Amino acid sequence: MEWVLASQSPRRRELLSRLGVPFRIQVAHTDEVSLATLPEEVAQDLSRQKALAVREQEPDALIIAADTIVVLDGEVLNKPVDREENRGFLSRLQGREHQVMTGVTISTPESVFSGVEITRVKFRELTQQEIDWYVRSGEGLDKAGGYGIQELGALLIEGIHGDYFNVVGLPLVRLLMVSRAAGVPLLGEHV
Ligand SMILES: Cc1cn([C@H]2C[C@H](O)[C@@H](COP(=O)(O)OP(=O)(O)OP(=O)(O)O)O2)c(=O)[nH]c1=O
Repeated sequence: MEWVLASQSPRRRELLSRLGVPFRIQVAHTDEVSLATLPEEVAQDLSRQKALAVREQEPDALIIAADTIVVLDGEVLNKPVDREENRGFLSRLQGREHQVMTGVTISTPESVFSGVEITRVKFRELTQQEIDWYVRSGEGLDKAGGYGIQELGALLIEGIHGDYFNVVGLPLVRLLMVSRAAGVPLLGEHV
């Protein structure tokens, strides 16, 4: 059984590869705009949109899509548009706890299933110099909330509660659960 990963994210590609699941990549454009109100619904909705966009091209494929958002006090922080916004995000995140939510969707020829995973991430208190150093690295610009836990961003974080892989962009256990619910278990096991 071959899967289609509807993502251009190198992190997602790498995490899925680690499971030994055979897949290819196909991406279709979406606006990444959701009308949902709750952040956890937004994350699921956006992952669903990504999956459905690829489903239009390949209705018979088994498709995996995901969307990661950072939520601070109920407000969604997307990818920063520039370094200034990245600096602003980090100033707000420092010394505090926020939530990282990744919605995952699996589309099969019969139906579409979604789920969401939430991880709490606590930033340590950062000096202005530390924030400037991180922003200068440019690492946070293509990432939700403006940081990446898996690279230099590791140095900004005090601790996490929940699934680490969720923060990186693909909650592996949640994905397994959704694949089972969809009747196409990721590990090929019989359910
Ligand atoms: C918080 C955080 C986010 N991220 C990344 C995961 C996602 O790739 C990105 C959020 O943007 P997404 O819109 O979820 O994904 P994407 O645009 O990178 O890829 P695609 O839509 O093609 O699947 O932020 C990290 O890599 N590390 C982190 O610590």
